[in-house]
Amino acid sequence: MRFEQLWFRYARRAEWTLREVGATVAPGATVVVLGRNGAGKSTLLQLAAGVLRPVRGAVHDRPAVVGWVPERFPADQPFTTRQYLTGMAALRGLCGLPRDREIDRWIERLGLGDHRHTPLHTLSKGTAQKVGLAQALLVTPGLLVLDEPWEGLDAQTRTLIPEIVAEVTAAGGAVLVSDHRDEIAGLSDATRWMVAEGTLATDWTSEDTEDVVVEVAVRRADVDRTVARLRADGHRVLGVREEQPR
Ligand SMILES: Nc1ncnc2c1ncn2[C@@H]1O[C@H](COP(=O)(O)OP(=O)(O)OP(=O)(O)O)[C@@H](O)[C@H]1O
Repeated sequence: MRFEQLWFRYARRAEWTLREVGATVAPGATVVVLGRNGAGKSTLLQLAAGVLRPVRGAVHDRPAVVGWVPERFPADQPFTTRQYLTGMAALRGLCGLPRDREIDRWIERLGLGDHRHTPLHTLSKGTAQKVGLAQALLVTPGLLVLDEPWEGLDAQTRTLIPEIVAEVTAAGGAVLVSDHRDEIAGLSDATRWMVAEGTLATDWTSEDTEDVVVEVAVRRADVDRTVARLRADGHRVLGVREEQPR
């Protein structure tokens, strides 16, 4: 799949969110899209998945089956887990026994067994995320797009993500996954892209991501807010300690 000179903005006179994005994703490749909050990772993934259309440029050779897992599953729908997955399977051309087998396989694998008949809107965020993951995998996708898939997932399901990514790529599918935290360790052989200042760098190397420790003193009243903000910006907070009296 190839991105040719993609430009995107959310409104006619708005600033460009992404400019001149050019890149190629080979079958079987895993690409981790890095960048701080608001950099444009989700926008890029939605352009890749075909959820958004570029204002200029084009996406060429997008695989026919795209599995799209948004950052937040749209749970406000009048279905139970099983009804929803049945509908999504039908949209993907699955029916009869093979459909039921695949649905049951993913329900079991993602630990959704107790939620088969639960209305989507009453699911916890993490459980709803799993339903979002399941629908994208009912048919092995030629392109799997995962937007911050670790958010809200329990530890056991988090460990499943690298496994699932490896299965999709082994079958020749490409995987694009965004990650603003340090969660990518489990993905082997992944290429890293960096979105910053509206542009995409595809030649990001591990040297660029080597960490440096910065010590910062903040007022006691600001600790929680500062820690939350640093995390939101993709930094790892290593600890909080009292300053030693001089
Ligand atoms: N539907 C929308 N309408 C208008 N602006 C939007 C919309 N979605 C995103 N934006 C803006 O586009 C920019 C890029 O957002 P995007 O969600 O792609 O970033 P991101 O890197 O995925 O961030 P995060 O890690 O927080 O998900 C941000 O300034 C955001 O506010």
